Amino acid sequence: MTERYIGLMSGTSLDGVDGVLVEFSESKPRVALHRSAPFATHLRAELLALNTPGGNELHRAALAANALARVYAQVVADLLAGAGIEAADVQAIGAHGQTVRHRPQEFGADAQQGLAAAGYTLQLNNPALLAELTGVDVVADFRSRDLAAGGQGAPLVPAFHREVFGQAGETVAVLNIGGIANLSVLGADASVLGFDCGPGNALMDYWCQRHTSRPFDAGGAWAAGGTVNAPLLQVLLGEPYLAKAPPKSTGRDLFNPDWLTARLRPFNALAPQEIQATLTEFSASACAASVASYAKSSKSLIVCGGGALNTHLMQRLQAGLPQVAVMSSEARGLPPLQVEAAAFAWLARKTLRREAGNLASVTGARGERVLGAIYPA
Ligand SMILES: Nc1ncnc2c1ncn2[C@@H]1O[C@H](COP(=O)(O)OP(=O)(O)OP(=O)(O)O)[C@@H](O)[C@H]1O
Ligand SMILES: CC(=O)N[C@H]1[C@@H]2OC[C@@H](O2)[C@@H](O)[C@@H]1O[C@H](C)C(=O)O
Repeated sequence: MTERYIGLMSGTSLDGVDGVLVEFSESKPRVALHRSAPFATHLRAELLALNTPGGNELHRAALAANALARVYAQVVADLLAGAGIEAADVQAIGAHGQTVRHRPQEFGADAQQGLAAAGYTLQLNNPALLAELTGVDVVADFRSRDLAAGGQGAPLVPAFHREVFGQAGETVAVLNIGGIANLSVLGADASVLGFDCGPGNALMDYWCQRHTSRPFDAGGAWAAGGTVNAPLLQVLLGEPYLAKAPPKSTGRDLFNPDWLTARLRPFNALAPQEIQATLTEFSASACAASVASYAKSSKSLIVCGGGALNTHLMQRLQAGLPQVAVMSSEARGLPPLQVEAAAFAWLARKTLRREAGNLASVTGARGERVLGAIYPA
């Protein structure tokens, strides 16, 4: 029997929601339909603002979560209508929520020292409202259990990458370039390594919006017309996070406008376009360095996330990895903007089946755990 799940992902780029309807039968999961919805300008601005401490946060976060659940419900309605099916035809929705804080690093040995030392990860969401609006069971809060077991709570997609992109007897590297970039190394022996490499599009998007009023640099065309500034690139690549050994994960908590502004201070004579070129090179170099260090025997690099649509970024990645065939996940049957959403459909199914969703080898958790919380319709 074919089972259907819906996966909803709104990631650190804060561009909106990607939703997919995924069919599970005997073979690999198959995406039957993809729908997306951008965030209204005020919701995007509020979600972005909630990434940094500010006034009346609890109230604002609750309202933003309600608004987010309504966008999620609209995407679910679009998927059901597009597929010509009913809520009852879908087993569950996996709704990631919107990460507004990710601070796993204080967790662990220091946790005994008091509240301030305990790590956490926070995804805004209102799964109860989503269940109410859609009439479908919702699985949410995927990351907390891994964190509770001593893990980073991220990245979670490497297990799904193994399911859809893994090749017996061959090492395969998969790179997601969203707001933040994360790498999965799928070993020839089915072992999996994975971690966040550093910034993906987040800094590039910020700079592009600020100087061109466009939310992202389409195709990387603006960056491609600029010159990379080598001294600034060195400063950016000097960020200690990049040299840390996995398990590791990061977010806008580190790679944000304040981080960039502090590093740009000595470079105020540079033209905005040179800085965009350098930020693009920074993302490409940080990702290429991760592949070179941790996926040495991989002959191919499958790229997903919106960054795969940035032609210039893809060319710079390829230039940094001459021995590796860099390709979009589209070439392996799954378009780049569908991969993460499909992963959360897959993870929701794991939860309903009481199967572990995390990989301790990736997150550093004490063991594999059933992730998420179920909100029955
Ligand atoms: N045509 C394009 N050219 C260049 N960049 C693009 C294009 N389309 C999308 N992007 C980039 O991809 C981003 C969206 O990517 P995606 O949806 O994978 O991120 P996300 O899921 O929000 O992030 P994360 O994976 O960190 O959670 C946009 O913000 C933009 O930077
Ligand atoms: C805390 C959080 O939301 N992390 C995201 C973010 O976006 C990319 C990278 O940082 C990755 O670690 C993760 O997302 C994907 C879906 C993951 O968990 O694998």
